[in-house]
Amino acid sequence: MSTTLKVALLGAGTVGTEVARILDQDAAALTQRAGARLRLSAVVVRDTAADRGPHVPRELITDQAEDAIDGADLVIELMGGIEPARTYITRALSNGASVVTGNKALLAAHGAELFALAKDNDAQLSFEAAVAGAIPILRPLAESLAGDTITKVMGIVNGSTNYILDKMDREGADLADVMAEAAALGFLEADPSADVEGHDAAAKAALLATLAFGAGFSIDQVHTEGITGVSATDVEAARAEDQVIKLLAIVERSEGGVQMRVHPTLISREHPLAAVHGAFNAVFVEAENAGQLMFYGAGAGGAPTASAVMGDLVTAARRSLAGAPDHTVLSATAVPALPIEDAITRYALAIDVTDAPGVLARIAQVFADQGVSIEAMRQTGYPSAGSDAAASASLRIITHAGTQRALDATVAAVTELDVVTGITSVLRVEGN
Ligand SMILES: NC(=O)C1=CN([C@@H]2O[C@H](COP(=O)(O)OP(=O)(O)OC[C@H]3O[C@@H](n4cnc5c(N)ncnc54)[C@H](O)[C@@H]3O)[C@@H](O)[C@H]2O)C=CC1
Ligand SMILES: N[C@@H](CC=O)C(=O)O
Ligand code: NA
Repeated sequence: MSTTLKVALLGAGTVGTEVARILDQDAAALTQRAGARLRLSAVVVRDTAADRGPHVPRELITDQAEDAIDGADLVIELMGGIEPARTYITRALSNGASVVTGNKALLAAHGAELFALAKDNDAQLSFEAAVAGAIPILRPLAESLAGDTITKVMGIVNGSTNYILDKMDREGADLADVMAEAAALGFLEADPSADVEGHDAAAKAALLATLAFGAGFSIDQVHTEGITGVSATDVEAARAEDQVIKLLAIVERSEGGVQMRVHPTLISREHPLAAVHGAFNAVFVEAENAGQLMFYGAGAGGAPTASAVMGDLVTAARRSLAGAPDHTVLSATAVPALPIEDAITRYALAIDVTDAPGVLARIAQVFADQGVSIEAMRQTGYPSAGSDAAASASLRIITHAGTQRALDATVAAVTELDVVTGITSVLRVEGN
C-alpha cells in the first residue's frame, strides 16, 4: 500500500478549483507518478457557504487556515496577494511542509526570505505556475539549462497585453477600444494597471532572472513601462517596417550584473516572438551552448495554470518521499541588478521637424555628439494635425545599439533643437 501525503489547498478560485478537479479525476495516475497518494485534506476559503463544484468535498471546506496548514504534508497556495499568503506560506515551510504557489506578486517581493526559510526547514518551495502559466519555463531554466550559461531571456509573459497589442496590430484599433473589449472578456485583472502598466510582467521578469542567473531579484529592481503610451500610429509605423510591438520582459546578463526591464518593444515580424498572438505567452531563451530556444503556450487560465501547479506538486511529493528537497534556485553568489541607464538597446524615434534645408544634418549632428550611431533615417510624411504641412515633416530614425544613458541624452538634446516641433514616439528595438 502506498504512502499518503495530505494536501491542503489554500484558495478555491479559478486555478484552485481546477487543481481540486485534477486531484480528484486523475487520482490513480497521480498516485503512480508521485509514488504516494495525494489526498486533499482541506480546502481553505473565505466563504465556506459557497458551492465549490463537484470536486471539492463539502466536508473539507474550512476557513481555519492554520489548522489546515498544520495538518498537511504539502500546501498549495492559490489565494494570491501578499497577505495572508506570506504568513500562511511561512507557517507551512516552518512546519517542514513543501509549498506550491502561483503567486508571482508575493515571490517577486518576498521570494528571498521564503526561499531561505524553505532551505532552513528542508522543505520545497515551487512556483512554475507563477511565470507563463502552463509553460514549463522555470524548471528548464534552473535544471535543464543548469549545465549551460544563460545570457538572455525575453518573454511575452502577460497574456492580456499581448491580446491588446495583437488586436491593435491586426485591426488598426485604438488602445482604449481594445482595452475595453479585453476587460469585457475578463482578460484583464480586476485592477487593469497590473497588466497594462507592466507590473505583472515585471514580477515575472524578476522570477525569470532569479532562475536564469541563480541570484535573488525583486520586482523593484525591474525597470517597468507598460503599454498605455502605445498608439495606433506607433503600431502602423511598425507595420510599415515589417515590425510588430510586443510588451517584453527582458532579463540579460552583462558585464557587472543583470539587467531587468519590461517595456513595449519593436521586433521584426520574422522574430519567433512576433508569431505569438492573442493571449498566448512565449519565452525566448539564449544560452551559450544551447543557442536559441523558445517555450510557447497558455500563460493563464484555470486548467493550464493548474497543470503547472500539479507538476510542481508531483515533483514536491517525489522529493519529499526521497528526503531530498531541491534548494538550488539561488546560488550563494550575489549578482548585482544594473540600472536601466546601463542597458544596451536600440531606439526607434518619430520626430516632427520643420522641413527646411539643413535639418537632417543638424539632427544627425546631435546624435553624433552623443556618440549614438544612426542605422536608418527616413521621412515618413507630414505630421500632426494643426501643423503647417508645407513647412513640416515627420522623420523616423532607428539607432544602432547604445546605452540608454546616451540615447536619453540624445532625445533630450534633439528636443531642444528649434527645428524640432516634437518627438512623438520613442520605442526600444530588439533583434535585427
Ligand atoms: N488565473 C490565472 O490564469 C493565473 C493565476 N495565477 C496566480 O494564481 C493565484 C490564484 O489565481 P486565481 O485562481 O486566478 O485567483 P482567484 O481570485 O480566482 O481565486 C483566489 C481565491 O482565493 C480566495 N482567497 C483570497 N484570500 C483568501 C483568504 N485569506 N482565505 C481564503 N481564501 C482566500 C478568494 O476568495 C478566491 O476564491 C494568484 O496568485 C494568481 O496570480 C498565476 C498564473 C495564471
Ligand atoms: N493577468 C495575467 C494572468 C496571468 O498571469 C495575464 O494577462 O497574463
Ligand atoms: Na510556467
